[in-house]
Amino acid sequence: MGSLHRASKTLKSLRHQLLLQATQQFDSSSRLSGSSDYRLLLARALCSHPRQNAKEAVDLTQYPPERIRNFSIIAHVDHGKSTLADRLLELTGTIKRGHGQPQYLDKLQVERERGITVKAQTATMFHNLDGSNEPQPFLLNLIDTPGHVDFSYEVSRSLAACQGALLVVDAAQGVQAQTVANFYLAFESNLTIIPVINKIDQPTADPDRIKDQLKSMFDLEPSDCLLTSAKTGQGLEHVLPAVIERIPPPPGEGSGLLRMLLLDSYYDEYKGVICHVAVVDGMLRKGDKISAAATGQTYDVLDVGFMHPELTQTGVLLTGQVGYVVTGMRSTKEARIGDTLFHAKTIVKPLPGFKAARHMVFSGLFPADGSDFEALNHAIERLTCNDASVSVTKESSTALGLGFRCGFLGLLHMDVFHQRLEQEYGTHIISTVPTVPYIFEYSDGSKVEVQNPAALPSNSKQRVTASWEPTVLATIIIPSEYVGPVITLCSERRGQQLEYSFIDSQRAFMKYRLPLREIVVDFYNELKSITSGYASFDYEDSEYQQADLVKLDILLNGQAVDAMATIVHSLKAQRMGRELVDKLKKFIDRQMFEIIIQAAIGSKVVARETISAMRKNVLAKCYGGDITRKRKLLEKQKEGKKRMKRVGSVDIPQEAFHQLLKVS
Ligand SMILES: Nc1nc2c(ncn2[C@@H]2O[C@H](COP(=O)(O)OP(=O)(O)OP(=O)(O)O)[C@@H](O)[C@H]2O)c(=O)[nH]1
Repeated sequence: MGSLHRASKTLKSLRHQLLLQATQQFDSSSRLSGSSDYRLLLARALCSHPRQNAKEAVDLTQYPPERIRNFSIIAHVDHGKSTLADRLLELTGTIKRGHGQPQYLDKLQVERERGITVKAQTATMFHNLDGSNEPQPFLLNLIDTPGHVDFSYEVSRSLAACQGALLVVDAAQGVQAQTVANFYLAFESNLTIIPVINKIDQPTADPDRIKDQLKSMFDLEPSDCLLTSAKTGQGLEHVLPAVIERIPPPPGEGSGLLRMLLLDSYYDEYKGVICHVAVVDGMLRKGDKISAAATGQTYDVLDVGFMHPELTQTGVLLTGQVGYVVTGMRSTKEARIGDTLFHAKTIVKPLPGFKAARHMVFSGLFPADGSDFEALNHAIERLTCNDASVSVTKESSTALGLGFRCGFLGLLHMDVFHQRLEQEYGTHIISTVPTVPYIFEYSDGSKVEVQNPAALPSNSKQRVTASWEPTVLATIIIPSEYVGPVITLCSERRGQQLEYSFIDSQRAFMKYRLPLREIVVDFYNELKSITSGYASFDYEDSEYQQADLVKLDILLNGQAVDAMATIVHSLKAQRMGRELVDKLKKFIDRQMFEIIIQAAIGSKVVARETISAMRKNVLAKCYGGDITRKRKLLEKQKEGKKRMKRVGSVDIPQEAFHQLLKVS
């Protein structure tokens, strides 16, 4: 008895010492000045988390649904979701990182460079309520989601695995357009919403005003709002208790037949296809045989586990748990997002799944050097394994050779895809002007969706009987003094005002129907510039509307360049033709003959420029005998030629194609 008592005393003093050390370590590694409760919790996490006590396997069978909470963090872009997620992971000892480190859950290089979240990430943590003497902590699955409108598909997918959401709102900026969009996504999914007013450390923070906004716009009670600073740590100690107390445990039948929702998938060099799943009913074990409802394929479960936050094997996943499964799937194309996975040879009702992602913009991707087609093919195949929301079909262009027509969720998505192709696979690409999917009706009554302007015959006016363009429902929130310029911008972009009200005395809320074509290029930048950066903007896809659309061709010395064709509203054709021709004149070098650049609708030329001829001899200044110098210059010229695309006899530099992307 005595020795037991001594051992327990030694343990206690060791624990106390660790706690002290951890507090000191934490104080010196960070300059957080948050509340002492938060610091104590953090220090405790540093020395008492299961991960510190050797990396013993976690027994998930100890976590029935009532000890599980699945929640998401949703917010307008930059309101602090990823920072808050990181702080919660630190607080629970799931990760050990100091202040100022790159955000843990933003893993992609583009995410870190651009400071945005592109992919939703899941992390599991363990936490017990303070003062609770329960033997097991709660298992909390946190899903960090992207804030940008292009990735709202990721948000709705993540919400399907959750019963609650932290709605994070910046204490100075207040409710913004994506706050509204994300609130409704969560509300329509019947989630418990916990409002979190973040960044209260800012000098301009005004939490009371934000509480009023949340009450008037979403009927969220001021007393339910948590006040936090993910930067200083203030108020963070209240977040997880609120998650545990307010969010209900996942429903589902523990003893029922297995049903899992396939949330996401990606390709891993070593493990192959890794599927993220939420177990809705039943239990999954390593070695089980499972089938996929959509494809009817059956697989062996080779590995099962959860994200803690790295993949951690558990051999089992139970009802309500979120984790990963490795099967023999060879390609992520077999893993249909939203599909139901179940035990082979059982009969279950498939889960509702998700609405398919809609591609908002299409563009052609071509290798900058035609001989790199195979390399680009390989890179696109690999990248789409990890980003199934891009659609890809092969395309051939007279100007650019063999390439691909890709569909994206928006312009940022397209940009990120390009950047990842270059950064992760070292490819150099030429991308054609983005277009939206139009619908054309021909005189024989047939209707086709046109994703590539080149596919529309140039004399289409004779054959096309009607055309439709996609529209969006846009939400715009701005300080009241900018209402006038924003209304002007929206009407220039052929917008139709649907709603106009005030959130409070300082901010106006507007809803517009806008043609998608009018917002894909440069709308957001212009909106930001006329509102000194204060506007926030979000949109959701809406129906098609009839529009008078024409194909605008670009001709070089009389020859149409298929990769430069665009479809535009007839009212804008002339202006756009002029802009394109001017841009090209700037970026095409003078060559040994005259170049005539024209923009034309059918046979009618709407803009024209000429680049006069010039004889260019790179060796002209190189008289004399230095052969190595001559060779160097010729090599350099050859390199330059590689970066050119020849259309007929005209060489077009890559830059000219890039510049055309910026014409609206
Ligand atoms: N002052 C202050 N800054 C904060 C706080 N929380 C986050 N930030 C900063 O706000 C910026 C945006 O934070 P993120 O966590 O990346 O925001 P996000 O909502 O995840 O952004 P997206 O992933 O792009 O949607 C970063 O510079 C953070 O350091 C806070 O509580 N106070």
